[in-house]
Amino acid sequence: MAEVSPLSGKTVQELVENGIQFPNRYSWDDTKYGVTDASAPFAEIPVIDMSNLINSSSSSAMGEELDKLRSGLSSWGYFQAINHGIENSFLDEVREVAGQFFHLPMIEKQKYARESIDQLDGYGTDNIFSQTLDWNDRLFLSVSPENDRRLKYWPENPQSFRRILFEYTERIQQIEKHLLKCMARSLNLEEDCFLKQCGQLTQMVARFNYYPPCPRPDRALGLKPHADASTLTILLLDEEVEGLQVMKDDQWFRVPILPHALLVSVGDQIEIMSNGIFKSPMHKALTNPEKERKSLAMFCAPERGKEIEPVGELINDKRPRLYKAVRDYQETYYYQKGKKPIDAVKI
Ligand SMILES: O=C(O)CCC(=O)C(=O)O
Ligand SMILES: [Fe+2]
Repeated sequence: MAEVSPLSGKTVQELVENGIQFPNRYSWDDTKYGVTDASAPFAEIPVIDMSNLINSSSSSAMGEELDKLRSGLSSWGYFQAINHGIENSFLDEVREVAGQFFHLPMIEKQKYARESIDQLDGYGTDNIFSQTLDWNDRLFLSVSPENDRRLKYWPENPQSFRRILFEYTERIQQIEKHLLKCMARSLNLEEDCFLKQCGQLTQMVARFNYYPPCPRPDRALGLKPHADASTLTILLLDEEVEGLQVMKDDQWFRVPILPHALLVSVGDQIEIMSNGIFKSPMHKALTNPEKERKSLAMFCAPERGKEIEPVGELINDKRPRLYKAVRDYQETYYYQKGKKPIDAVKI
């Protein structure tokens, strides 16, 4: 039998627009992923005022904020950043162009379609060979380093899309650098220790997620449970529609919406560098029966080829070294047979 191109499946949006009956390949038949728990309790994720981390006008305010940061990242693996320096109006513009892109006619969006399974960039959906599919379409764009940008996948419609993504990338990179320093300081480490491991030409990928309304939110997941392979992920959530859930102590919690906050999460590579003190959380996205939902994840990663490993000062008799040294983690390690990628680098 001729092989079907893995990229030829319909997007979720097309299924919805064509009124197709809910396909089985999106259905989780068991409840192991807790598909139906839209009423899970709220996660008490700390809210960090980044202005207290920038101006050292009051060192006690800074100390308190760093304590909150450390405790948030070592328990939930998440925090909400407010006063992060990006204007609300600019965040609204980012959300606006993302929404405009996903609302273009399919033929227009297909101009930016992902072309091969070997590369991530472009507009697309889950391929038809994976087991149960995610109720999600996305636009993946490598944004950094500049040489990695494949502009042919960057929408020119809406017209301001590229300009806004260039600027958003720069702003997020500044926040990333600053946060990596603060995270090191919160552990009483030299502030550049994570940054040095990440190198100069750090990588960043933007993933615009679009979750159309779903007729079976009790059966489908927008994104199946996973931990991010990044160093940090900086998320701009939908300002109205909830859906993200995070796992803590084997229980799922809903992530509340703070409209102009950035949700920052630990990825596997910071878990490795912090020798397991900061936790890369399992998370998943639910679907909604009536409303579409959008989010934008900016995944940060070290320079290509750069080796990372647990920081020496965080290894001692009480806390032995937990992870091997790795390079290009996000390209090398995948979920395999239900095993988390980070398990493959545990000692
Ligand atoms: O849509 C969300 O809230 C989560 C997105 C996410 O986890 C991802 O893109 O890896
Ligand atoms: Fe994620």
